[in-house]
Amino acid sequence: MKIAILGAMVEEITPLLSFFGNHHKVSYAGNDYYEAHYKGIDLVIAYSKIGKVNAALTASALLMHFGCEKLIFSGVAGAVSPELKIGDLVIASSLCQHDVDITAFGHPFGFIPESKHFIPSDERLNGVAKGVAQSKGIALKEGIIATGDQFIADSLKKEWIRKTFNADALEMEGASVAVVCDTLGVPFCVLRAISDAADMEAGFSFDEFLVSSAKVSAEFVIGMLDRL
Ligand SMILES: CCCCCCN(CO)Cc1c[nH]c2c(N)ncnc12
Repeated sequence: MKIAILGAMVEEITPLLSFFGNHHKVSYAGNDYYEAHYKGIDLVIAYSKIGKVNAALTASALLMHFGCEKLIFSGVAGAVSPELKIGDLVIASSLCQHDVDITAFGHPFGFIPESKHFIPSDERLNGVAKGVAQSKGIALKEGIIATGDQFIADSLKKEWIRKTFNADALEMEGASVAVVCDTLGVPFCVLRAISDAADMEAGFSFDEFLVSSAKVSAEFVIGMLDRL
């Protein structure tokens, strides 16, 4: 089994690279891909750089060039649901693009013709995650994650995203990875730990909690590998 673990920022994969100490770096198409092995699983770990375009390129390379058969995204996100606090884990039930707008033609926000409005994650992978959460006694919220090429630091924008997409969390890569994996028929899941509340304090909060929240997500992903 060959599994991809993808982050957007180096901080999101650093905890993984130190856990899987013995890795081999392959540079390809503008990214560095770290190959490792864990309990009979071949792993390819990478970070895409921020945003949907970068994430689409790296996710495509992981599947089409490296032949990964599953993809797990690990990283941090802004909270939209008021239940979610810093460090809380959220796994996507489905993902959408909150910055897609062709409403001029009667389409709903986030909808592109011949595509899915909300892309569903793999139920089996999400089930594995729920099993890990249960056995570790960790709260894991399953909900809609909204993706867009903007760092949201404004309660009004955040509220619009919550109202428009019924989103529980937001970030800048998940839905893009979802489109690539769904299109290529590769099971995926998107796991994020909260780093901020996507409000006017979001920038400061993100800077303060990126490393610790990225570690929460990465450690949880490692726990998932033990149950795959
Ligand atoms: C140089 C700073 C780059 C921030 C990248 C943030 N990531 C994008 O995936 C996750 C994220 C955490 N909080 C967010 C927020 N409030 N809005 C958008 N994205 C996020």
